[in-house]
Amino acid sequence: MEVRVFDDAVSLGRFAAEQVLEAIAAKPDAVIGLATGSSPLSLYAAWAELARERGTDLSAVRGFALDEYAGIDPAHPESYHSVIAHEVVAPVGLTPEQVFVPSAEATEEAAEAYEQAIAAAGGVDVQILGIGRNGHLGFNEPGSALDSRTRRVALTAETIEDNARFFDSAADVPTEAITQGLGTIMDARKLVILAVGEAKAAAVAAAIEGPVTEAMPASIAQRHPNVVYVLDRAAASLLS
Ligand SMILES: O=P(O)(O)OC[C@H]1O[C@](O)(CO)[C@@H](O)[C@@H]1O
Repeated sequence: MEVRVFDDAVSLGRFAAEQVLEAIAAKPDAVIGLATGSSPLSLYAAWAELARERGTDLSAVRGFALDEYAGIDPAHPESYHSVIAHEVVAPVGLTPEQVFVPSAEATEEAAEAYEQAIAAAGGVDVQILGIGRNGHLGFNEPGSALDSRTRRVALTAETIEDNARFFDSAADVPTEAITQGLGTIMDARKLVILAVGEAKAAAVAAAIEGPVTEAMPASIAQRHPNVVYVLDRAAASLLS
């Protein structure tokens, strides 16, 4: 496992974006796993800028989002369908057809179809991940099976509270989601895990230095052969 610590969001984002661009340079039809939330925003900004500067051809790239709220209208501005469209597809310069997001219907059939779509694309080459304050990856909350696959899940009170900032109130945050499982995430060839800010420091330290346990979902990444943590100083502050 590699752990890189940066002083500012711009250098952090550029380093993380280079992981994605390297994969695309090696394989123009690379499959990139896309996370939502605040953590990867500097990566997406740098990806857009560097690809433009270098004239990188992104036309064959495919993207798969990690998760979506269950029951949300995909047209809702805070659905991950909308967030991926506004924060990734448009700025990076992909087309909507290149990017897949799990169905908000969150049925067993939708979950199975999503697993099949990832497999049919050849699997994920680089999976971008944020980490929740409680150590979640995607919406795999503490207690998720370490070999779980794409499925419908309940969100914890902590995650609902954290994501309330995107909605009018905590009561408006959907209480369930569909998420790639930890097993699905672990199938990616490379994991790039971003964390920014002091609020993530405890989860980062436990995930990197603690035991591999369902109580800390991100700890499963210790078993991945190709993982890089991309942190700012605050998120890295509790690492020994
Ligand atoms: O980056 P944030 O906004 O702190 O969120 C952490 C993680 O939680 C999620 O929002 C839940 O899916 C992820 O998308 C994100 O990577």
